[in-house]
Parts: sequence; C-alpha cells; structure tokens
Amino acid sequence: MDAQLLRSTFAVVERRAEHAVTFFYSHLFWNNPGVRELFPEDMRPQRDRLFAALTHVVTHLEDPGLREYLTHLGRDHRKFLAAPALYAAVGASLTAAFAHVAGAAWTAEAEKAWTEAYGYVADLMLRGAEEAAAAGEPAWWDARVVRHERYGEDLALLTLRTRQPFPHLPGQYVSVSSLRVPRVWRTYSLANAVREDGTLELHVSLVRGGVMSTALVEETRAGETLRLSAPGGGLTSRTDPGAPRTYIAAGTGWAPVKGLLEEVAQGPEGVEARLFLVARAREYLYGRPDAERLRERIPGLNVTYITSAPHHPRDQATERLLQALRICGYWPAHDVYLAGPPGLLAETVPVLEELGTDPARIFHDALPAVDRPRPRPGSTSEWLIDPPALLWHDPEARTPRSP
Ligand SMILES: NC(=O)C1=CN([C@@H]2O[C@H](COP(=O)(O)OP(=O)(O)OC[C@H]3O[C@@H](n4cnc5c(N)ncnc54)[C@H](O)[C@@H]3O)[C@@H](O)[C@H]2O)C=CC1
Repeated sequence: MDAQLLRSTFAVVERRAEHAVTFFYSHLFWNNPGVRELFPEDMRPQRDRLFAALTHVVTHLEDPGLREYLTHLGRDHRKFLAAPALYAAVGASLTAAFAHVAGAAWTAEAEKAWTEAYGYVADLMLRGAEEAAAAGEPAWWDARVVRHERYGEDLALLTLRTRQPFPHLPGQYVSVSSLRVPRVWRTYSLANAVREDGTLELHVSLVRGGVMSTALVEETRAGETLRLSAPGGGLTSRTDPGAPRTYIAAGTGWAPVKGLLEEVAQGPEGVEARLFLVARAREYLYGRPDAERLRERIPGLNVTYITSAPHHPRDQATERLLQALRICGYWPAHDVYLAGPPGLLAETVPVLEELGTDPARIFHDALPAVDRPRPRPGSTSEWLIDPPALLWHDPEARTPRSP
C-alpha cells in the first residue's frame, strides 16, 4: 500500500469532510435501494463514525495492530447485518465521494491506492465477521434487563442477563441497542467481572439530547430486552498477579475499573493497589459503597475519593487528583489503569509520565483527541497553518461543560 499517497489524498478529502460524507451517503442510498433502512433515522453520529474509522485506518497504516482493529470491526459489524454485497457498495460510494471532493488530487494513482486500501480493509473486516460466525457467535446477544436502578438525576445502573453465554473480559465495553431507538448503537463499559449467575452491569450517564442514554436512563424498565454486540477494548488486566498497580476512575469510568477490581477480588491473593475514584461532586460518588466492599475483599487495596469542592467547577476534581498523584511514590513500579472523560485522561497521562510511570504501562481505551473549541479557520492557508480539531474526533464524548 502506498501509505504516503493515501495520507496525502486523505488530507485533501478531510478538509471537505462534510461534503465527502454527504456525497458518500447520498451515493450509497441512491444506488442501493433498501440500504437506508439499515441505518438509524438520525445520521449525524453515523457520519462522525465513518470518518473516525477512516481516520484510524489512515493514521495506523503501518501499525501491526491495524489487522486486529479491522477484524474486530468486521465482527462488530455483524450487528448491522452487513453482508459482503454491502461492503462492495460502500467501497464504490467511498471512491466516488473521494473523487468528487479531492479535485486535482484524485489522480489515477490515488484511485488505485484507495481501491487497494479499501479492498484490504473490507477483506479483513469480512474475515473477522466470518470467523465469528464460524465460531458460532451470534450477530448480537439479546439481554433482558433484570434490574434498573436510578442514582440521582442522570445516572442508571442496569443489570442484564443474556440468553446465550456472553464471553467478555473484565474492563471491556459493548455496544448496546434498544428497540426504543431502532438501529442506534452506543458503547458502554461493562462494570463486572465474570459472574456465576451470568449477569452483566452497565453504568449509564444521561447525555443531554442523547437518544440512547435518555432511553436507557429514563425510559427502560426491568423485563425489557436490549441487544449487545461483541465485547471489545483493551482496558483488560495486563499486570502480573501480585504486582503493584494504580487504578484511576472518573465519573462512569468507574464501570470498567470496578470490573477489573472484581476480577482481582476473585483471585487468591491480595495486591499492592491504589484506587483513585473521582467525581464532579460528592453526590456523584455513586461508586463509593462498591469501592468500600472491594477494599474489604482485597487486602492491600488503598482507596482515595476525590471530588470538587462544593460550588466549584467539576474540573477542580482533576486538579485535586493530580495533586494527590504527585504525593504518591513508586510510580516506575506501578501499572496504571485509567478510565474517564477524554479531558481527564489527556491531563493525567503526562503527569503520570512525568512522575516516572512507564508510558507502555499506562492502559486506557483508545480515546479521541481533546482540544478546546476554536473558531473554524476561514482560508486554506489558515487550515494548513492551524488545522482545527476534527468534529468526528470526539463522537462519543459526553458534553460535560457546565459545572
Ligand atoms: N473506558 C473508559 O475510559 C470509560 C470512559 N467513560 C467516559 O467517562 C465520562 C463519564 O462522564 P460523567 O460520569 O458524566 O463524568 P463527569 O463529566 O462528571 O467527569 C468526572 C470528572 O472527570 C473530570 N473531567 C471531566 N471533564 C474533564 C475535562 N474536559 N478535562 C479535565 N477533567 C475533566 C472532572 O474531574 C470531573 O469531576 C464520559 O466522558 C465517558 O465517555 C465512561 C465509561 C468508561
């Protein structure tokens, strides 16, 4: 693959991404009757996702992890009922959209490079889907809501039980769909280790205007059925048994960390472990009772709760967290597991590195780039000098701006 040529054409397409995406979906739906019904009513998040995936591929062309990313993406796309014919149709519409917006940059060489690259992507995705089907994995798991608990205005804990066994590792996430908002899928971390009764736990924070979180927090009731996709994500346990580790969880980032700690509690020995549980205010520290129970079950677990002071902005908790981390020692010996809002991760990782943590031993889910909102540049030269944060870099993030 000509990585250089792929990147340079993508850079041109990226500048007109909104046109490219509109053209792509119009072309796809016009030329393939029936395909529109596979997509949700509101296409905006879908648009962001397409470019998020393309950006990931283009920025990881030489990364050996790209194969695994694509096979997992294909396995996950079974939930959309994506057949091989759809992959071919998407390829044709994508090249048409790129040709439309790239102008003079769309040379015969560029078209050849993109056709080859898309073929590679589609082959690996289809391979992932076929392997999962051959292993007897369903396209999605039906999960009954056995308990629905509200915490305050904007949080719900859902306990689910799947009809078929659900193979997950503690720390992983799933995408979830509800018949209340057809064909919409959103990812949530699982908040439990593997349990004997097979139940799963999700922590859902209400996003203002978010259709799925509103359905899950405010409308869903026990007895309903949700759909879960194949679990994914890299925030799984990597530390040798007994070796020291630090867990940092903020907001509903508590979910995967709770899963990891439940796994430790199921093990035979204690560990040298520190947990920092961060919340925007005391009343949002919903994980405290479970953290206390885990502290009793895990000898050697040290727990610190951090919140913003009353009437202070929620980000003050992050400053307090960084102060607390600076007071601790032994960072070079600790593996660090992090889960929370992208902004918190972006601020915490450099401090951990500065304190001596091995960057390769800091684990968190792949998160979008974080940037402060800026006005969009007006001219091409401004774009080149100071390209803005791309809209699709932060598709899943909450909108936690107000205190
Ligand atoms: N696997 C993972 O990493 C998971 C991540 N999450 C993410 O965690 C967040 C949870 O949202 P909420 O529960 O509403 O938490 P929240 O918005 O109340 O944030 C909790 C704390 O994180 C810090 N924070 C928030 N935004 C920040 C920013 N821009 N810069 C610096 N620090 C910031 C603040 O200290 C705040 O008190 C979501 O963004 C969600 O996507 C949730 C579950 C799993």
